Amino acid sequence: MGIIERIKEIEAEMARTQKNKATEYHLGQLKAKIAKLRTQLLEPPKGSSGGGDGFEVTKFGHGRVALIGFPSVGKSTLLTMLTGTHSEAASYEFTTLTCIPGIIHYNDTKIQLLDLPGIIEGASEGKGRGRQVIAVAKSSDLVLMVLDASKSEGHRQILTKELEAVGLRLNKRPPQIYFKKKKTGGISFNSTLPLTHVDEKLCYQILHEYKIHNAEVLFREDATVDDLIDVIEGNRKYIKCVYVYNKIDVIGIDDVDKLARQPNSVVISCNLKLNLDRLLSKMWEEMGLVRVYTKPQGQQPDFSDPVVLSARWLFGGRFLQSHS
Ligand SMILES: Nc1nc2c(ncn2[C@@H]2O[C@H](COP(=O)(O)OP(=O)(O)OP(=O)(O)O)[C@@H](O)[C@H]2O)c(=O)[nH]1
Ligand SMILES: [K+]
Ligand SMILES: [Mg+2]
Repeated sequence: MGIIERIKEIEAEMARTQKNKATEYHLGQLKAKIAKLRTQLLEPPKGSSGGGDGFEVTKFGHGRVALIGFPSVGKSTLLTMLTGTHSEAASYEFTTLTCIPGIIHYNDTKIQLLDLPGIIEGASEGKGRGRQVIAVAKSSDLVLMVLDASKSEGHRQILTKELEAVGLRLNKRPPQIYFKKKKTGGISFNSTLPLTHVDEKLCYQILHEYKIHNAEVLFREDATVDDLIDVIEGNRKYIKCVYVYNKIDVIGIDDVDKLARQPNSVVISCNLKLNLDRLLSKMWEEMGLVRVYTKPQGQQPDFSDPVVLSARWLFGGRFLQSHS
């Protein structure tokens, strides 16, 4: 049986299993099994060198943003509007077949914007170009999830699930769980607060599934089993995501208003050039870029040529420490 079939089988078993106190250990174990299989799925096939058919595009500028979405939601139209690089747009699905980079000039910085083929449900399992597209998303500093405002709200959930299946975590911070494998000493399990989702037994069972028998685990928040698995897997990528609802020209004002109120969302119309400024400023804000103007001693600062830094890094301490 292939990996995908095994995942499907376990998912079916999970769906059949009632959720209660008695089944929670078994369900936790099944979740860990799926996580392990999904990690296997991401490894390059045996005998291949690992690269080759991906969308290798050299990083450029101060940050990288990937356009992720179903076919024909307007990703290429948006790239053309924001960057001036032309990317073929048309009314049929899968117009774009590869990765097309463009550059956004904003606030004296250069941001690399990547147009990508549309992805569909099952992308994480290799449907279409899903896996290559997702690999590019993983290499980005920000994901713009482009959605068709006139289509089902369910699309956002489906895409999020596809991205989660390959270890992307959107708009989340890493779980506050300290985890360290050891050579000896068994498992030490502690928490700094009462836990409502995971107890010692469940934690042991998950670690057992990973054949980990010596480790230190310290919960610093009331985390879930999924969080624990994420920490053990250690390969998760935490990325910011802005939800971009395009084509608001074809829906009513009440619906536009509803979408605009969703968290982390921007509503736009490429056709009417509506709200693209707002999208750019939101993008900039979420990327956390900061301009620093250097000032040679005794001279005026050069406002035309800033050094651009990520605020996360800047305020992470190093800059402040070394300059205070
Ligand atoms: N009404 C409306 N149509 C739009 C808008 N933006 C793009 N479109 C149309 O939507 C269709 C698909 O646009 P594309 O830019 O090719 O979409 P895509 O997401 O790149 O599609 P794939 O590359 O096939 O995944 C085209 O016919 C566009 O003209 C918009 O704001 N409003
Ligand atoms: K299209
Ligand atoms: Mg396209």
